[in-house]
Amino acid sequence: MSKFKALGNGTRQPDTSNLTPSHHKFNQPQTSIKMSDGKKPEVNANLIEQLLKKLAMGEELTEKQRKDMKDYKFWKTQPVAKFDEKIDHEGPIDKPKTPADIPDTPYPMLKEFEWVTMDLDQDEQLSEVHEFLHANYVEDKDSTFRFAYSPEFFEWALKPPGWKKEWHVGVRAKASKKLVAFISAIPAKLRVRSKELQTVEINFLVVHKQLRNKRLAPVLIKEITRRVNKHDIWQALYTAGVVLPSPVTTCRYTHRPLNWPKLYDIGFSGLRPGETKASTVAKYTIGSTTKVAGLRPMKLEDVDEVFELFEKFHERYDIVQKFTKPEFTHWMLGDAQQQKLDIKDKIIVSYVVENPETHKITDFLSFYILPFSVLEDSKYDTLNAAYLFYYATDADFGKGDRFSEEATSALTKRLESLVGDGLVLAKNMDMDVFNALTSQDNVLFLDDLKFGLGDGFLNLYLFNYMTFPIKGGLQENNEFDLVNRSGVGVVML
Ligand SMILES: CCCCCCCCCCCCCC(=O)SCCNC(=O)CCNC(=O)[C@H](O)C(C)(C)COP(=O)(O)OP(=O)(O)OC[C@H]1O[C@@H](n2cnc3c(N)ncnc32)[C@H](O)[C@@H]1OP(=O)(O)O
Repeated sequence: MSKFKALGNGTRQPDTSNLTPSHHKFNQPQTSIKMSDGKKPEVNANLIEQLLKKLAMGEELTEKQRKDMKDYKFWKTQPVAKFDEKIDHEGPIDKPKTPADIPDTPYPMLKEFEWVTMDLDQDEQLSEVHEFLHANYVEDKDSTFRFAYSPEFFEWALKPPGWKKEWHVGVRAKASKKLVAFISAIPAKLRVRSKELQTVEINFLVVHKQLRNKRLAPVLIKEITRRVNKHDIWQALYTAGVVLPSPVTTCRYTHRPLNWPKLYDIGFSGLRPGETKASTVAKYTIGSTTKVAGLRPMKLEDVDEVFELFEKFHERYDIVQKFTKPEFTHWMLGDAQQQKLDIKDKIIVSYVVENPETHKITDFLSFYILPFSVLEDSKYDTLNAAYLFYYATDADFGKGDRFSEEATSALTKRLESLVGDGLVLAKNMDMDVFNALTSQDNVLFLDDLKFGLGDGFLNLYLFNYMTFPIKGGLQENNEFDLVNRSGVGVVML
């Protein structure tokens, strides 16, 4: 995961930072956030922009770009699609294996370090992982912002039903016992077009800042692969801001300012040409009351009905997570402790629309809360961000094809009001910004609800599974793709 959730400046400039010829940039963040004047950094912008578009659209890469790609010393040895690979079928890449074919012992580790399995049921170890990520996880290249995951967030993100302790893999320095690297897997069943796959989602790969570029990441990846394979699971889903061989799709981050003056103060947002601070504040002002009749927090008792609505709604996408009901409950409502919390303290916020007359649930919307630490700012230390998570609605059911005029218009209208109310709820929770990707059917409402394109892209990958490209919600010119929208239904943290 979670890669750098681009910190946009509200301008429609493509990010170029991960597309320079040097792969050494790949541990750099995806964005340059100090672009509030809308100017691009000094690079060969045209060339890079073209490359960016090609990558974003999953187009075949040119000879020159292919050469660069060959330098993936680790990734070229792994069962992933090559950039220039002609895909003629969907399915596993490796020949079938069994857990007995997989070594029982961990990969060799440098002698100064040792493998550990982190026990996240122990508060101390949960805090340790939290503190380690807090200090070393994804930040922007100017070290202005860093994800501020909380221990509660990890409880939710790393312990869904079926989680396994041995999939929370750490590396410690032998002498000091300090944690220096981490990677995690959680179980997830996926549907990729018509096929269902038992996979894991890989997330929170991190190496201590002082141990970067020492080829530790490939060892972590091989070790988590071994531990997952031992459970007879051979495919994985992961996302990254960096470009690796080969994205199944690329989505883009968009940001809806809720507290624009603060975003401006800390350098997250800039002024667009021709706009003043006052006009920008006015543009982003939203009310404090929701408008959709029957909107209310989702309760445990709603799970059966929402689950049914969700499954039906999700049939439209090419790649989705096939939740079991307990998983669905976990992801949408959190654990028993989360469910008891006051809304302002929640990590995952889910609402439903209950028709006031029929009492039928017609819509569902969720977002999660993940703040950023604002590093070295005298006025603010936290940027409060909400991320659009899952939604479902019956608005276009029975209106023919998802792309028909009637279905599109009904869905657009409904999502605008539903997500519009989501913005109000988030604002009332003191969020400064609401982030969304161009996945799902999001492009239908992003413009109208004043989400601005961010600088960052998110690439989605499948390990050991060949697929035809999936639409990510962007056209070649980087505008929202209102015609094809996106085939991505799965949301990763
Ligand atoms: C069936 C089960 C399968 C399970 C496994 C499925 C695959 C899971 C894959 C993991 C999904 C993770 C999803 C997330 O969590 S994405 C979040 C990644 N984390 C961060 O960005 C946090 C800050 N950065 C760091 O901690 C380090 O820079 C990391 C750890 C990212 C790399 O450490 P370092 O900078 O010290 O580099 P190195 O010398 O050790 O290694 C260099 C090699 O690593 C390749 N690299 C760099 N970044 C990534 C990346 N984000 N995904 C995959 N590979 C990456 C790179 O191309 C090069 O390979 P190659 O170019 O030579 O080929």
